[in-house]
Amino acid sequence: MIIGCVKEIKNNEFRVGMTPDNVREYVNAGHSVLIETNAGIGSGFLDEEYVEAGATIIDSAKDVWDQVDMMVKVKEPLPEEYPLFHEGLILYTYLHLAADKEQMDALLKNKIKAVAYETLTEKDGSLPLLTPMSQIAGRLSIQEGAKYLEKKFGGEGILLAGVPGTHKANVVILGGGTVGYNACRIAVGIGANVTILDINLKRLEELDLLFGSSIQTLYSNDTNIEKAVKNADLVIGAVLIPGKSTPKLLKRSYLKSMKNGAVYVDVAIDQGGCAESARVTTHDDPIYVEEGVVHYCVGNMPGSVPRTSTIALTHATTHYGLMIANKGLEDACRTSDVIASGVNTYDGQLTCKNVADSFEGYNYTDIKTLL
Ligand SMILES: NC(=O)C1=CN([C@@H]2O[C@H](COP(=O)(O)OP(=O)(O)OC[C@H]3O[C@@H](n4cnc5c(N)ncnc54)[C@H](O)[C@@H]3O)[C@@H](O)[C@H]2O)C=CC1
Ligand SMILES: CC(=O)C(=O)O
Repeated sequence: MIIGCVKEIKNNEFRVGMTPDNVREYVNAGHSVLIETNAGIGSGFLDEEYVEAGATIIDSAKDVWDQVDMMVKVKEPLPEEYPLFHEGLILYTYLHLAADKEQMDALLKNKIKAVAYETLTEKDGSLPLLTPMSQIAGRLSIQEGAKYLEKKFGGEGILLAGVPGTHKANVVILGGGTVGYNACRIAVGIGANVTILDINLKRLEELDLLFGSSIQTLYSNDTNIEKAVKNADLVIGAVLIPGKSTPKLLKRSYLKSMKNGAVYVDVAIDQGGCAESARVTTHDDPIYVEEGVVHYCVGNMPGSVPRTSTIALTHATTHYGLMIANKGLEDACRTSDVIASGVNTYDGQLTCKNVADSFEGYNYTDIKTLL
């Protein structure tokens, strides 16, 4: 198979879909790899390293898109990339279609075989291609939250840890999965008061065992959320229903009762966000203020620490990417439900149920019936 990787074009996105080490693995398995010149530079990988690993460097992104059977990326293709699609292309990347109808329509129209990192599900229910970036975004969420609590950004002007004789900050985390757990670790480590809410009682039990009396766990319902955010200095949105639009747990009316200068970091913005007031922001212009609450809603948070992120992401993606490349997508889906769970669009059909359920007028087709 001819496999390609282009430079990411999203705002401040410095990750890259393949490292030179990954190239070596694909080449050793008998594949050809084309890399757009300087694709890896933002993550500290030079063209010469890719060549040494066996890749061919190509000057223009268009030439890579035109020639490859499978494109390995990080972020979803942007509208300026849609004209570069060709029928039957395997696109292996984050897609987050429930929050991006325009992209979904482009993938369907161009009959792209789109495999979404965020829905590929292992037998135990884990999301191996989302987990590494959720670990990073969870940890970053506290770092970013701490920064925007500073007065000059419109924040309350408080330090998360406090100092002797002052109050520690109250951090409230909606969703106790990978993002929530990692945010919790950093917030507890800093010394903040942490409350974490989830609907999964088993998960709350695990968090209770892990963190003991240093956190408060709460069942996630409207009453508990409204009460918890009222006293919060920093709220983290970390809820996910895989493939679906995020439920809007933080109602606009709750903002009015929150502290002036509290910060809300909506990590789940890539699936639409957990607040009624959330709208996508960029690393260039990351915050806005509504009802006195500073909102940070960047959809590609790990892009700000690209070296760590690229290495962590591609450790996971290369394993499944090789399964697709070695067998072909069709055979890989026939023999692995894990690969099949990642396919969101195939031959003009929507093959992820939760994505189809997020839109009116779109039908779900089981990928297995199309192979
Ligand atoms: N903005 C960014 O740069 C990044 C965003 N993300 C996003 O962060 C979100 C969370 O990802 P993960 O933590 O990996 O997901 P996860 O599946 O590990 O955790 C989600 C948690 O939400 C809980 N949940 C579901 N409904 C809930 C409700 N009504 N109330 C409270 N909790 C509820 C689930 O029980 C689960 O524990 C996803 O949308 C993911 O795509 C991840 C990485 C980077
Ligand atoms: C998960 C995701 O969307 C990201 O890492 O950018």
